[in-house]
Amino acid sequence: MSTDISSQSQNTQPDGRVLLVGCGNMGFAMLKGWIEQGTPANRIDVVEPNDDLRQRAAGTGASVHADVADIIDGEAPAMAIIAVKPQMMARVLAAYKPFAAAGTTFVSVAAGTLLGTIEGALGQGSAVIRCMPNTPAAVGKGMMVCCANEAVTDKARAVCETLLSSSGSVAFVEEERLMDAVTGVSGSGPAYVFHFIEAMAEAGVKSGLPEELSKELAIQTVYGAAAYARSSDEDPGQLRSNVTSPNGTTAAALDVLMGTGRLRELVAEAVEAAAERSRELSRD
Ligand SMILES: NC(=O)c1ccc[n+]([C@@H]2O[C@H](COP(=O)([O-])OP(=O)(O)OC[C@H]3O[C@@H](n4cnc5c(N)ncnc54)[C@H](OP(=O)(O)O)[C@@H]3O)[C@@H](O)[C@H]2O)c1
Ligand code: PRO
Repeated sequence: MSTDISSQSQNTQPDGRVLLVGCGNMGFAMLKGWIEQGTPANRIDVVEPNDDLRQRAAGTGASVHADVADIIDGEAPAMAIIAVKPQMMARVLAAYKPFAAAGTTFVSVAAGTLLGTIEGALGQGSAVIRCMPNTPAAVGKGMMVCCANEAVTDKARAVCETLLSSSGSVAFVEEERLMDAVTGVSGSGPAYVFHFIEAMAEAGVKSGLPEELSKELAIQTVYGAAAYARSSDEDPGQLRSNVTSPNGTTAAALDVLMGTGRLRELVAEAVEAAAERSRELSRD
């Protein structure tokens, strides 16, 4: 399988402007990541109809617009990132066809919307990259997995990688069908981890800890464990084993979490449910 993972910025900047269409939860997380990691705000345009969200985007220094009509007659951007709901994609893409014809590379983050569907809406031969990001992009710690169609040039792919790498790690997959499982693991994944943090914090309160302290312990433990797993040469199973003294406290807890049909099966079921929903969206 051709899967290329990189967390390094290449020295490849867009030749023109960058356009972000939709600046809600995911769009804003990416925008924040780009700007905080050094992409000049004066090279970014944002189209977002919601007044409050548009003002929030304006706070980053990017140029903001309420409607495509404000920009469509201007210079075509080098790259347009589309971050609207999957159900909005057909209508939104139709409005950006002139940019596709002028050579803009489109990057869609919509779950389940296929490369072929996007290319069909923009015009055959349009350059399209599907990307599944996640919201830790807001702090430069996202996981951005991409899949490009044949019209995407090597240069555009490199530019996309440079831009996205300011939001976190970037991987490219060649087989589009993998995007469903990617969505189940890293796209939706932050929600599972946030839920785990909630559950840990609530459990701490039940065991007698003050609420604020319990929340801090849960967050710092997940943060520290992830940072340690990221930097360690040992795999997560070994790191778990290193915490687990024979007949100790961790073993008592893991007997609960790892007993028959517990966390591992539950997580597999959750990831598959997300992947299946992604497949369903691609058939809508
Ligand atoms: N949230 C995540 O963690 C995540 C992760 C990976 C991928 N995604 C994908 O990212 C996309 C956006 O998700 P989200 O959670 O960010 O949704 P969201 O918070 O609802 O953001 C979408 C934004 O797009 C705006 N919009 C609607 N029509 C538009 C138009 N014609 N031009 C420009 N903007 C328009 C919406 O405004 P209104 O609300 O006024 O309609 C909204 O503010 C989805 O396709 C999703 O699958 C999300
Ligand atoms: N958020 C989007 C959803 O829930 C896509 C991945 C994360 O559909």
